[in-house]
Amino acid sequence: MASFTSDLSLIPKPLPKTLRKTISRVSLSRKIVPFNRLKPKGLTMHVASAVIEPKTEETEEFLSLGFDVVTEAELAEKGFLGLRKTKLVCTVGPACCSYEELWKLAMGGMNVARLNMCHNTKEWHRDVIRKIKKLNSEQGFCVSVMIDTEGSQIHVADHGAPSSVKAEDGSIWFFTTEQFEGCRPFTVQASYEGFAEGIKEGDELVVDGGMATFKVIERIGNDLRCKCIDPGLLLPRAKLSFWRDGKLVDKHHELPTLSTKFDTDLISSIVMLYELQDWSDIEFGISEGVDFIAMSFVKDADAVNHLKNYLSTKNKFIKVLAKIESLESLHKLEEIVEASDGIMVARGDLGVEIPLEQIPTVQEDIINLCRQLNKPVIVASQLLESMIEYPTPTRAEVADVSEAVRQYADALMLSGESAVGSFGEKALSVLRMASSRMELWSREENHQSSVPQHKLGISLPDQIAEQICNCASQMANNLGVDAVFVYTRHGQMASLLSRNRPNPPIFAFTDEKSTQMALNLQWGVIPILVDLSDDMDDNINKTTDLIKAKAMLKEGDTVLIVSDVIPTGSTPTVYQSLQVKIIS
Ligand SMILES: Nc1ncnc2c1ncn2[C@@H]1O[C@H](COP(=O)(O)OP(=O)(O)O)[C@@H](O)[C@H]1O
Ligand SMILES: C=C(OP(=O)(O)O)C(=O)O
Ligand SMILES: [K+]
Ligand SMILES: [Mg+2]
Repeated sequence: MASFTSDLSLIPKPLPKTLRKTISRVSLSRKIVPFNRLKPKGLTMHVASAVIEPKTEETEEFLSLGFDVVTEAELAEKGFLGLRKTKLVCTVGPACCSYEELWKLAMGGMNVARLNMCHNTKEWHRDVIRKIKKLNSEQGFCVSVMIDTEGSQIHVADHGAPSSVKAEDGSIWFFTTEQFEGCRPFTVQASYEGFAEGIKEGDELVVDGGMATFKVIERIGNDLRCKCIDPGLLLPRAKLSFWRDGKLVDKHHELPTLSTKFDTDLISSIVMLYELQDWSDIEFGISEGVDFIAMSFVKDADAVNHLKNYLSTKNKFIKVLAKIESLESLHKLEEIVEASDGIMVARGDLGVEIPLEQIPTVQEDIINLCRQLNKPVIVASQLLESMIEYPTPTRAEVADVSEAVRQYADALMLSGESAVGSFGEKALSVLRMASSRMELWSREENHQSSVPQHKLGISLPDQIAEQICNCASQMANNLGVDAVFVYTRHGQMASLLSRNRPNPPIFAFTDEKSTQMALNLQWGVIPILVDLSDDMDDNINKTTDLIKAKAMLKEGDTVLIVSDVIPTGSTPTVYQSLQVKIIS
């Protein structure tokens, strides 16, 4: 049986009395260790009292080892097994875009910052990206950057008011494509010219997956006059879907995956080649050196392949994530997962396209498929929605977060909670605490998820790599090693290890910056940038000595070591290896 302790057990003692009080209830309170204190003496600090402190000699020293400050502090605090495995993504918005606010999120465990290109200007996004890069280079963080393309937001509607507006039963509303400033009573602006195309009298217009429902009573050109038949709230920028005879009217297939609204001269040549749009967002991502591009409303593998080909012609190592948020993408799920570098279960729009009660099973199916095919997967939208306004989550929200962790998603994402919410940092700490708790429970109860049966490798070296990682993960659990070290240029073996979700953390040593930033999204992987030589023994000795010198490894600790670095210039015969090292 797992021991039942209060959540306070996750917080190192002793705690100041005042702090104990504040976290006595559900203890989802945040805690922060000053980054330049490498071995905090069991004391944690509240964010409120944390200040940005200048770099010290100590920070310089571990920067050379490529360890990030947050992992280092967490390791000193909780030991190897206590390191959080589930990665955290935060959407950056007006509520968290200053240097100090971003610093707090980074301290709070943000692994990836997401910028939703649907909102705000390029200048605003550029400014945020630069601040994050500055935090990484000057303060020792390792936060990756993801941009999320606008996609075909055909059905966003806005009533113009800053907060929600109630639609009463029987009230008559006008949905128009006419652009106007401010708000007009009973009028909602649709963002897309052809939003009413193909829509007939009697169809149902559903707002935000069921917040409110209208019946179409008349179509006037591009506009619709509707009667509210299920009252509810209309939020600013709400999502619309149309239903006929109990089925979704699928309008996405009429639209390209990426919207064309910018930089026409740049686009025209590329569009002809790839039929892709949203190039302005993509060019922006390339020029700002982002680590991930999340593609909205992906319809099939072609869309992903187009973008990946384009990035490779430009020699850019940006990972392409496909967002699963339409019925069509569910129909082509396997080919999309295979083509992409990772997946986002975008439950916001998905919940508009499929009945809400199907979301939990669809989510689990997507996560399992991603593990089979070895692609990282993010669970996104409404994880802690009530925390946009309130300082504590609902029990149901904590249960939802825990369920995603139990399903072994690689990462959890905050949207409005961090972008516009009043309690972004607190929401992040809820994710952190809930995932640590569920990971501990899964481990203690031995809810080991079995090794994925699906064989990936085709070439012999790939098959060897896969088998080594499967065995290594099992060995790591059976022997109870303290950590797994993997030496990897492109991250392949690190992700094959992660796919097995082993108990100990996976330290991935790489000499490629892009590999380090990409591995930030993978379950249980701590990517570390180091110089790697062709001499593997030398690499192993050098890194273990450095970590030992920092008192992170001690005599008697066992480390399982996996390597896939191909010595340059030599013929690759057997280049993968597996060994267990007992630290002396
Ligand atoms: N860069 C930004 N600038 C302003 N507001 C933002 C930004 N990013 C996100 N938001 C706000 O946070 C909310 C939640 O974010 P997200 O889930 O990414 O977008 P959406 O609700 O459009 O799907 C958005 O509706 C928007 O109000
Ligand atoms: C993450 C999502 O996409 P966006 O926020 O861009 O609508 C979603 O729909 O859940
Ligand atoms: K988007
Ligand atoms: Mg969406």
